[in-house]
Amino acid sequence: MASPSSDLDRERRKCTFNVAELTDIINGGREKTERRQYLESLVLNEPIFNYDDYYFLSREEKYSDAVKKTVRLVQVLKQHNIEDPEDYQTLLKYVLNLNLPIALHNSMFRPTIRDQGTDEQRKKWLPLANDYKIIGTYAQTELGHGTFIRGLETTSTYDPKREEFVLNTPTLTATKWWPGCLGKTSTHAVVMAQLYIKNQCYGIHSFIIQLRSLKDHSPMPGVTVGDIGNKVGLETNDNGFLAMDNVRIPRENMLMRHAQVYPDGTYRKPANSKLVYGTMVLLRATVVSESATNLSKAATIAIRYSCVRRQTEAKPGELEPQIIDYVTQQHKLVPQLATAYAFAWIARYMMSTYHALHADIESGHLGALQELHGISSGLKAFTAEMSVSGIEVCRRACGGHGFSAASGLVSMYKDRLPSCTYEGENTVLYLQTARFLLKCFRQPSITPSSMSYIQVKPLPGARWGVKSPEDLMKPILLVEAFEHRAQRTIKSAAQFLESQISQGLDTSEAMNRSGIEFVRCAKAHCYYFVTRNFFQSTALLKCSKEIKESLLTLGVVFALNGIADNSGEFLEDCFITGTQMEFVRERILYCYKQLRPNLVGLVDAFAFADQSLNSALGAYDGDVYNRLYNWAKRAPLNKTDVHSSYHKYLKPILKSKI
Ligand SMILES: CCCCC/C=C/C(=O)SCCNC(=O)CCNC(=O)[C@H](O)C(C)(C)COP(=O)(O)OP(=O)(O)OC[C@H]1O[C@@H](n2cnc3c(N)ncnc32)[C@H](O)[C@@H]1OP(=O)(O)O
Ligand SMILES: Cc1cc2nc3c(=O)[nH]c(=O)nc-3n(C[C@H](O)[C@H](O)[C@H](O)COP(=O)(O)OP(=O)(O)OC[C@H]3O[C@@H](n4cnc5c(N)ncnc54)[C@H](O)[C@@H]3O)c2cc1C
Repeated sequence: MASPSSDLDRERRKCTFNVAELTDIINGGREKTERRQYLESLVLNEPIFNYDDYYFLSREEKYSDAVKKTVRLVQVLKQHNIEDPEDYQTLLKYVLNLNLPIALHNSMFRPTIRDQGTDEQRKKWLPLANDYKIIGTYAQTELGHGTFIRGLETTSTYDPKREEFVLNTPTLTATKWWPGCLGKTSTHAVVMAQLYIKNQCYGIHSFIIQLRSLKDHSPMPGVTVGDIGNKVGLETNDNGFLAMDNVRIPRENMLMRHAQVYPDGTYRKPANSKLVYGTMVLLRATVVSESATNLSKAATIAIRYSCVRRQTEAKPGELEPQIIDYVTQQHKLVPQLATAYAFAWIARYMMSTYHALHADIESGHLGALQELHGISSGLKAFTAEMSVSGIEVCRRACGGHGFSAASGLVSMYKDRLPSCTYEGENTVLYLQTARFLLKCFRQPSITPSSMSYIQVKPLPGARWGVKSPEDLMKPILLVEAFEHRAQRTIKSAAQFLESQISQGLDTSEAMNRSGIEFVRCAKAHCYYFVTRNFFQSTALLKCSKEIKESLLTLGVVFALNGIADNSGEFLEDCFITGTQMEFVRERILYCYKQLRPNLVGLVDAFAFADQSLNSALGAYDGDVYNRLYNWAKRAPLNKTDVHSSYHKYLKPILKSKI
C-alpha cells in the first residue's frame, strides 16, 4: 500500500499553479493572508484551543469547554487589542471550529445596539458589550412563533408614571425559545416585543433587558431562563428559553434610533417599520459567508481523503487506485469544490452589497431596504441549502470513515443543518425574494441594476447558442442559459399568480397557491446571480493564467452541473436541446479531467489549519490511519479493556448454563 502522505505529496507536485497566490486571492490579498496568519498564530499555539478529544465530550462538557475557550479567546483579543469585527470573523472562520457562547453577542446583540440604538444608547451599552462586561443575545423567536414576527406575543407596556416598560410573556407560547447563548451564558438580551402604550399596540420593537445578576449570574427578578435541551447539533451553544413576569426596564432601554417613546408616552413611528428587522438582514448576509467556509472545509477533508484512500483492484497486480480517480467520486466532490468557490465569491459580493446598501439606509435612502432584503433572503436560503447538502455529499463520499466523529464531517453537518432554518426559514425567505422579483417584473422603475435582467422579456422560441461541447467553456453562453431560465420562471410565476386571481381567489390565497412557482423562480434567480457573479469576479482577478484557467473550469463545473441537475427547467421550453444536454454531460467529464491534477492544490489554497478542520481524514499530511487508530484508542470506552458493564450485567448471563 502506498503511504498516504506520499500520495498527497505526489498530488501537490502535480499542481500547475502557485497555491499561495490562490490563498491570497481567497483571503482578499496578501495583507489579508498575513493578518489571518497572525491571528491564527495567536490562538492555534494555545493548548486550550486543542480539540483532539472534543468528539468524546458530553453535551455539558462541550458547553463548559466552549465557555473556557471563549474566556481565553476574549483575553487574547484584549491582550492584542484586537477589536476589528473582521478579525473576529477571521478567527471564527479559520481557527475556532466551534459555535461559541458569545456567538450571538457579537453577531446580533452588539450590531442591534449599533444599528437600532441612539447615540446615547450606543455610548452606554457598546463599551460594556465591546469589553465583554456584559454578554448579550437576540431574543425574538417564541415557542409559538418564529417566522411570523408580527405574531409575536411578548409584550412591552409603557408606564408613563414611572417612565418604564413592563415586559411580559403572557402565554406559554410567548416564551422566548431558541435564542442562542440565552440559556446559561448571556447576562442581557435584546428582546423583540409588541409595544403597547395606553392599550394601543404599535408593533414589534427592540428592548434591552438584563437576564442575570452581574454579581452571581442568578436570574433577575421576574426572569425565568434556561437551556432548551439537547439538539441535533450546535451542542456548545446554550440555546435557551426566557419567560418574563412583569419585568420592569427604564424607558431608555427601548432602542430608539428609528422609533421613539417620549416620557409622556407619545410615540413617534419609524420611517419604515422594517428597520427593526435590520439585524436579521445582516445575519442572512453572514450566513452566505459561513456557508462558503463550511463547504470549503468539507471539500478539503473529502478531497484530501479521496487522494489517500485506495480501494478495489482496478487491474490485477496493480496498486489499488486512489478513490479520487473513480469518475463517480469526482462527480460527487468536484461540484462541491466548484460550489465552495462560487459561494466564496458571492459571499464577498453579499457583504460588500450589504455594507453599501446599509450605508444608504443609514443615510435615509430607505428604498435600499427592500433590495437588500430581496437579495439577502434568497442568497441566504440558496447557499445554506446547497452548503448543507454538499457537506453531506462530502461526508458520504468518505465511506465508513465518513460516519466517524473523527472525520469532522459529522459535527460539521449537524452544526450547519440549522442554517436552513435560523435567520429565516429557507422557504419563507425564498418567498420573500420572489415577492421582490415579481415587484421588479411589474415595476421596472424600482428594479435595481443588479436585477435589470428581469425587464428583458425572453424571446419566444429563443434557443441556446451552443453549437459544440467547446462552446460550453464560454461563460457568456452559460450565463445566458441561467438568465433565460430565471426570466422565464419569474414571468411564469407572475402569470400563474394572475391566473389564480383571475379565477376569483383573493390575493393572499392566490399568493399561497402560487408559492411553489415563487420558490422555483427565486431559486432560478439565485442560481443565475451566483453563476453570473462567479464568472464576472473571476474575469476581474489579476492572477496567473493557470489559476484563472482552474477557476474558470470550476465555474463551468458549477454551471453545467446546475443545468444537468435541473435539466427539466432548461428543456421545458426547448431552450436547450437533447443534443446540447449530451454536450453538457460530455463537458462535465472533460472538466473533471482538466481539474484532476489541481484538486489538492485547490483545497490547500483555502489553507485551513488541521486544528480548524479537526479531522482525521482531512489533515494536511494525509496520515489518516494513524490518526483514526490513535483517536479511537483514546475513546472513553477504551479506558479499560473490560468495561464495567461486563461485571454489572453481562457476566451473569455469560456464566449461565447454555
Ligand atoms: C451561529 C448561529 C447563529 C444563529 C442565530 C439565529 C438567529 C435567529 O434566527 S434570529 C430570528 C430570525 N427570524 C426570522 O428571520 C423570522 C423570519 N420572518 C420574517 O423576517 C418576517 O416575518 C417576514 C419577512 C417573513 C414577514 O414579515 P412581515 O412583517 O409579516 O412582512 P409582510 O409579509 O407583512 O410584508 C412583507 C413586506 O415587508 C418587506 N420586508 C420584510 N422583511 C423585511 C426586511 N427584513 N427588510 C426590509 N423589508 C422587509 C418585504 O419586502 C415586503 O415588502 P412589500 O412587498 O413591499 O410589501
Ligand atoms: C439552531 C437555532 C438557533 C436559533 N437562534 C435564534 C436566535 O438566536 N434568536 C432567535 O430569535 N431565534 C433563533 N432561532 C429561531 C429561528 O429563527 C426560527 O426557528 C426560524 O425563524 C423558523 O421559525 P419557526 O421555528 O417558527 O418555524 P416555522 O415558521 O413554524 O416553520 C415551519 C414550517 O412552516 C413553513 N412556513 C412557516 N411560515 C410560512 C409561510 N408564511 N409561508 C410558507 N411556509 C411557511 C416553513 O417553511 C417551515 O417548513 C434559532 C433556531 C435554531 C434552530
